Amino acid sequence: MSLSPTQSSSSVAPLDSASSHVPSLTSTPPTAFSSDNISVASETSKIELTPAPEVQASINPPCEGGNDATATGTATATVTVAVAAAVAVAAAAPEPPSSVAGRARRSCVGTPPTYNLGRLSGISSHKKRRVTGDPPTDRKKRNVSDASLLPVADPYEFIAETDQSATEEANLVASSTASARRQQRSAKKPETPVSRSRNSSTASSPRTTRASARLRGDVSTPGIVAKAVTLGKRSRRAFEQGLSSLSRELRRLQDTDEYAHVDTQPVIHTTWANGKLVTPEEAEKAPAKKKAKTEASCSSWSKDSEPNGKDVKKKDEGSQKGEDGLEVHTRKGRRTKHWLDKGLYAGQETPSDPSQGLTPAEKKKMAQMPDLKPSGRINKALPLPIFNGMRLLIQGRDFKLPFDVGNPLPPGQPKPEHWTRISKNRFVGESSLFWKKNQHSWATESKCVCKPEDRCGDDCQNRIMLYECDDKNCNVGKELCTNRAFADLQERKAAGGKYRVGVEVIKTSDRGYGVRANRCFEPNQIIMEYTGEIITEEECENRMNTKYKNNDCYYLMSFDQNMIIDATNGSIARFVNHSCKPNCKMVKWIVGCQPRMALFAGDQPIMTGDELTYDYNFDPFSAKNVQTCLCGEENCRGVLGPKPKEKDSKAKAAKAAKDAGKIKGKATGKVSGKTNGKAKTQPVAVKAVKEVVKGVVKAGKRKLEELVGDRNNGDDGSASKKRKTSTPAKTRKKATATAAKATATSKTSNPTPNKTTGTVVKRKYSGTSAKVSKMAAKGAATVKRSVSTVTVRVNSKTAPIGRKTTSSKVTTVRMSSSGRVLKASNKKRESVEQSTMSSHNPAMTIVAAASNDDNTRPANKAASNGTPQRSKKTSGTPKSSITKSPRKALELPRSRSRVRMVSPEEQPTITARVE
Ligand SMILES: C[S@@+](CC[C@H](N)C(=O)[O-])C[C@H]1O[C@@H](n2cnc3c(N)ncnc32)[C@H](O)[C@@H]1O
Repeated sequence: MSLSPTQSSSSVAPLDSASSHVPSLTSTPPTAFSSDNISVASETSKIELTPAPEVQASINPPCEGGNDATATGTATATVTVAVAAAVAVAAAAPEPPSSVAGRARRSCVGTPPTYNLGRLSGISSHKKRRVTGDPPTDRKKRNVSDASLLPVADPYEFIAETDQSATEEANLVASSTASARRQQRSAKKPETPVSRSRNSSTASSPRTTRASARLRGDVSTPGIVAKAVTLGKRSRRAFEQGLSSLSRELRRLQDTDEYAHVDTQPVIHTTWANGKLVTPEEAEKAPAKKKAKTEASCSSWSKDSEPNGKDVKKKDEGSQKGEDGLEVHTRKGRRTKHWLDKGLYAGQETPSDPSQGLTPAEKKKMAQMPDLKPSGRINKALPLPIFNGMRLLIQGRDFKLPFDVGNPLPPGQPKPEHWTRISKNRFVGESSLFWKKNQHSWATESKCVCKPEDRCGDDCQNRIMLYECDDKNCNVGKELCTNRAFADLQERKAAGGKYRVGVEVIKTSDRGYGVRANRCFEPNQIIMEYTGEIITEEECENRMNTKYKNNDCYYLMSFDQNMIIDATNGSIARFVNHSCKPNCKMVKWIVGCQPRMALFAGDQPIMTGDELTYDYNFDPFSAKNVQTCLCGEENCRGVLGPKPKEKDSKAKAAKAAKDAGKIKGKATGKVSGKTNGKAKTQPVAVKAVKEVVKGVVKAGKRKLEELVGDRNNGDDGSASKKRKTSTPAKTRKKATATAAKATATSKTSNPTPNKTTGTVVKRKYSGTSAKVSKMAAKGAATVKRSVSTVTVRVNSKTAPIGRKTTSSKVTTVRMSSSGRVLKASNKKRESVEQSTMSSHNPAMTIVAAASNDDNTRPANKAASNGTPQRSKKTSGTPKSSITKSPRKALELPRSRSRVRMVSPEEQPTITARVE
């Protein structure tokens, strides 16, 4: 019977599925198999494949079936292995001659031959060798080159093996074969014409018995088996070390030279440069001309890079020390550019003549650039890229450094939740109506009189008044005008790119989110706008009592017209944290007749990576709202609010106020001038609240008198003391001087000229301020505003000393606390510079939190019990204790009072809270 590959694959289909059980040519045949289906299937195949009818003949009774149960255990395994071996050999062997004994299927006649299946599969020898104590390693070796796997000249020779010693074994096999055969019959495999003819030829051909090739030692081997044998010989050691443990890939490599450690080619160590393979021979073959050019350029650079202009061409061979102490490595006349080794610009000196190599036009242009004029200073900063930098500068083009100096945060940063960005102020609710109705002073045009050469610098009228220049109010033009911060910001944002925008939100370790710069900012440069929803005070209170009741952080900032910017959904500026030594400031400007708030760099430049902060000037009206400051600065006040020292003074003030309150009828109680709300931070017994309130009111009245010009602040030591509360020394000094010169009356329409400077700083108060002033003047403690903050700021910029004055139109508006215009007047004044300190002054209030402190607010009790919240309030006089957790502090219930973070501006801030 011949076995073509087709036939093999079809008839041995089940065997294929059990390929893992089929020993490979190089692996050890299994010694034990369970009689699972796969094995049974293997038997079935074997029956088909086995061309010896004698096998079946020996089965007793072969056709009628026998005891199926006998086809188990070792016998089954033996059959399986034998079949596998037969398949392997058959597959590798050439077509057998037609004379090979074969017979038709189901033919059960004839003398049963005996097969030493154990031998055929190599198992019998295992058994024997094991018995004799052969080491297992030998077994592996034998198995690889086992004769049972060796191809034979006639693959069917082995079936004629008549080894009597295997008779019993064969009988067992036969019984199992019978069982398998029955299975095969049930499978009813259709007989192909080829197999039919083979079967018939087999049946008719005489049976031959030939000695096994294994026994004969005939190993003349073609085909795959020969290859395997060759491999085995060559890599015997590897096989012995454990072939089965090798990965398939390694096994595939076994016939390669590399695997066998056979070097057929010399190994050449290669060098790659600029993406090309460089061999030593090629390097030597470099054209002489190019070499000379390279050397020339090197030497010219060497000359440039030598501070004294020394030519380092002489230092050509060997390793020498440069003047900077750096090792200068030389190789065959080449000077290694050691800045390549030591960093991008290491070793590079500023060229002695920067214009060298420039075209005449470029030189001319360069001469016009003041920044490029030789300063004589040694540039120790990072120089521009070699060659290119100068040209790019002249062309006015940006250049890109080859590395990322911006150092933006890597992706995957924690993102703030519950925040929608709003890049433009949005009116919500009634705020829009109020806004339109209550046109304030900023609606009045301001006009600067700068000349182009002034470029709207520090003396620009608009700048001083915190009005942004535009085409309507400035003649200088946008090319030269430097007072167009918001327009610049707009352009920057429109151009896009995170480096232009320059800020990114970070997660701080202890203060929630924050903002850091990912670019540098010049001093006073605009950074970003503070935008959000503009809401009325009523809406704000409503939100705080409902939506934001359980919030840890508030993003509410007093804006204008007694309105509030709620940046809960707003710009990134809402994430900027407080610092007692801030690098930024929040300033309100009038842009196109509308107030807008923005974060500006402070007086120092801001570097990439710096966290942006401004001074909240947080003024907690209740101890429960006092938050511990974690800014970590040396001068940290410890709380987001006034310094504890100041609080002490406030305590004194409160005490004095108390005393003053006790002395009835005495209007000049010894109340410190620092009445800007700090008295409220002192604990006051409930019983004494009334007196304290009176004292505070009187103090407030006194303060207001000072402010409106009834007293000369400049002469009064207490005035500067007041400003000390929130103003750095430098600004304070200026402001004090300015304030001394600035005399205003409660009716701000009557500015008093200052003889020293010829300038009157005109202060206007917001509606609340005006009302407070009025009330306080009456000595009333019945101001209906729940919280009234009188904020008067004197900006050094707004009141420059000795500055030339121009005629200007002054609009004075007095407004009620609800925003109604009480009185408005327009006056033109000559030779008096007016600085409007009304609603568009940079003062601001961030409504940060609120709490209901019944102890300190007896008047609020009714309100907390459900009465309207715009009822009277006593001044908050909270406990001086500091709540340890700022966030917990904010979690406390609140209803009436508010914590206000007052303007971060470094300007005198006087905040009085009047009931
Ligand atoms: C306007 S938010 C600033 C952004 C806030 N960090 C966040 O995560 O959204 C103000 C709140 O930030 C926290 N905060 C800001 N600066 C702080 C500081 N220096 N120390 C402690 N907490 C600070 C306080 O909880 C404050 O109420």
